[in-house]
Amino acid sequence: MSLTREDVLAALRTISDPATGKSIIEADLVRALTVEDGRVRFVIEVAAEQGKAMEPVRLAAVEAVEKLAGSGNVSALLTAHAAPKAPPDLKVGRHPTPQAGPQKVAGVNRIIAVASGKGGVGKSTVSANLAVALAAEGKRVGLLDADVYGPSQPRMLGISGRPASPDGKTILPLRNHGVTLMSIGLMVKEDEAVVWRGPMLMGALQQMLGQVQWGQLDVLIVDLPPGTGDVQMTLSQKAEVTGAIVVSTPQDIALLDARKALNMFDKMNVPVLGMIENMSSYTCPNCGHEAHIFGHGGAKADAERLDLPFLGEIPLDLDIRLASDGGAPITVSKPDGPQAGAFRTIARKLIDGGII
Ligand SMILES: Nc1ncnc2c1ncn2[C@@H]1O[C@H](COP(=O)(O)OP(=O)(O)OP(=O)(O)O)[C@@H](O)[C@H]1O
Repeated sequence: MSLTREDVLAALRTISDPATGKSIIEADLVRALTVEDGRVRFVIEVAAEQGKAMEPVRLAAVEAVEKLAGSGNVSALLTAHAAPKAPPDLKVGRHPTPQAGPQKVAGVNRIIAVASGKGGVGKSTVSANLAVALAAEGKRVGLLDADVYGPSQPRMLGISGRPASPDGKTILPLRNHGVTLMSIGLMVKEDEAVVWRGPMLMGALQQMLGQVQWGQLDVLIVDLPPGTGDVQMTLSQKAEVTGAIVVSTPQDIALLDARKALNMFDKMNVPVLGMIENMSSYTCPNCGHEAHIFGHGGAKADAERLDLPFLGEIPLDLDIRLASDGGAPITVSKPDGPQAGAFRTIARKLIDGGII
């Protein structure tokens, strides 16, 4: 069984922070945890005045994780921040504030929304891998996880911990694998956003667009919740969206819902940049036979019929799922493999087509 992020977190929960008596996970000291090909890396962030005194904690953390990962497979750095961090006192999920029409997000050249008509078709997997693939092509990429009902990007990109807000107004995003990330999942407890109603969701999205210090970005990819709801509407009302990419699996039912998403963007005057077919084919790892478990080619046929670009196909592949679960998308963990190649081809298509 390969080592998972959860295994590592469980091991780190056994190590306590002397300052608070809590585990170093609960005390929110562990940053940038990645689990990649059995190797584990993370950072322990401590206040400057603790400095060297935390070295025994670092050693204990390495030792605990090495019991799972093996000796020499764990690297942990101690970083000290200069001043004690002001706790972010942002109230995420407030009601939206009035705003005159869609606005540009400071420093962000383009916003591309990744959407799906139906849940579970791999929209978040595609967003994460596309973000990494574009970063590998030299683009400055941000990823906004607006999937308020099931924010999964922190897990997929191997990012944990709460973003800082030194002034209580702006939010500093986190970064891993060359991608700058902000997610509602980093700001609220896991089950909290799920019970929010429309206006609070809209307020949270507005805050993530307006208060996050994205820096200079060539593109901000927005991972939308599935379906055609409030968040999609809010995004197009609050921000100038360059266009949308619709992800679908090849089943008829998923394609039917994908068409609803296409209609929604049409109504909102957001151009659809293209469609991606995920879980398109399955190649048996034993005999190499290619099967089409959910059918094949439906998204391409739909795109042709609707005169939309077809951006590419992603295979159904266990490694793609395992990589995302481990916090290092396949484009990071196996960048030269055929699965990553499928994402890279789409990234290049977007760049060559002048979209990004
Ligand atoms: N091409 C693929 N091959 C194998 N597994 C995949 C693939 N794409 C996605 N998955 C897996 O399918 C599950 C759902 O994917 P993901 O969370 O990306 O979907 P989603 O459309 O964003 O779902 P949600 O409804 O939560 O928004 C995840 O476990 C993911 O790892």
